[in-house]
Amino acid sequence: MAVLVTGGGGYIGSHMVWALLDAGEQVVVIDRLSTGFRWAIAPEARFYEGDIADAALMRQIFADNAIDSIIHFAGSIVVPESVADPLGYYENNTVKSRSLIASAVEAGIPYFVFSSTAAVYGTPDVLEPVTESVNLKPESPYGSSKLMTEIMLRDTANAHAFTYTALRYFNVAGADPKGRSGQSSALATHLIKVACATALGKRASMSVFGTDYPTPDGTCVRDYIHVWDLVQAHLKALQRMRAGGGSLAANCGYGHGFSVLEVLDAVRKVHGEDFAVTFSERRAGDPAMIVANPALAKQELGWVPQYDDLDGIIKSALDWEQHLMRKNSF
Ligand SMILES: NC(=O)c1ccc[n+]([C@@H]2O[C@H](COP(=O)([O-])OP(=O)(O)OC[C@H]3O[C@@H](n4cnc5c(N)ncnc54)[C@H](O)[C@@H]3O)[C@@H](O)[C@H]2O)c1
Ligand SMILES: O=c1ccn([C@@H]2O[C@H](COP(=O)(O)OP(=O)(O)O[C@H]3O[C@H](CO)[C@@H](O)[C@H](O)[C@H]3O)[C@@H](O)[C@H]2O)c(=O)[nH]1
Repeated sequence: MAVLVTGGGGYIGSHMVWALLDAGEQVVVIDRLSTGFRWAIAPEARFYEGDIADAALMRQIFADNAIDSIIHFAGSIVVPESVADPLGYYENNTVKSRSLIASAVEAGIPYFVFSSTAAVYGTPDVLEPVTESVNLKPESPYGSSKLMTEIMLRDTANAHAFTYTALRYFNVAGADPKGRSGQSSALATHLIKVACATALGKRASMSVFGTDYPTPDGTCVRDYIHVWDLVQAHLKALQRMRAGGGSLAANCGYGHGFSVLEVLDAVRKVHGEDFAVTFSERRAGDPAMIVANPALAKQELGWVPQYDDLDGIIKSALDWEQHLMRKNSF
């Protein structure tokens, strides 16, 4: 059977495609290439360029390929952009996910893995790492758009022969340990990507968004997870569902928080040189602090992270950024 990866030309999806191929799976990709790249998709995967909401194209993909699982990465991902354009985010993340889920149900696809996010939690009421059972109260349209998709999946699984795993990713960073992919979008706004680009001189400077948060040093705290550990959790989720495991929502993070200033210090240390940073106002939609409790993913999926090391994550992100510079890309 083949696995359909939506958004397989994007940052995380392109790693997923490599991990699936490494595991001996047949892989089909659909991507409209809005933020992803054709070159980022492993040549062994069968590629369809198009939109996940194109029901006719989805029917064709299911007719052409013996697909038993969908891993759904396609979507819009920038928290402050979602604050400025909420309806665009509800359209691409919620409405189009609904269309994809309907296509999956129509074709009788039994297994579905969904890219959910720590943003479904907002700022938790408790300081300790969040478990999946805490209140879900997203602080951005992005987080709400993803939570609505989780709800659609839950209700669909109650009504149909359909099992899903929603993985709530914390902050994904780093690159494939074999150097085959990495975060490649020039427009990426993620802290580690932006800091590496600044350290390497691709950007003149960068800003720290907000220094007055109720955190130890006043900057936001996040749980940074290596992309390769993350895609391994998806493989485990597929194995579990194929073996009869039920639907699940599980955190994917390591359980340690780092502030923006701590991340920047780590980038300076790993890179070996200082770089210019300015301080500016808070960015819209940012929760102060969010850290995962990953116990459920470890227990239910048998997930064993291998790359839980901030310096190592930054080193792999820097190496990929240098690779892009050598390619004369961004
Ligand atoms: N990067 C993170 O830290 C992070 C954290 C939590 C959750 N996520 C989720 O993981 C998923 C992947 O994120 P990413 O960082 O790889 O983003 P990305 O922008 O690199 O990848 C998204 C891919 O989806 C494609 N796409 C978008 N809308 C589409 C549509 N309607 N039809 C077909 N293709 C479409 C884009 O062209 C791109 O290739 C997203 O759903 C995101 O919300 C990411
Ligand atoms: O140039 C920058 C970029 C980011 N930040 C800060 O760094 C932190 C992390 O920001 P970023 O890397 O943009 O990630 P998040 O906004 O936390 O969101 C990411 O992580 C979420 C899960 O936690 C995902 O759902 C989102 O898709 C993904 O973009 C935030 O406090 C930002 O304000 C800066 O100070 N300067």
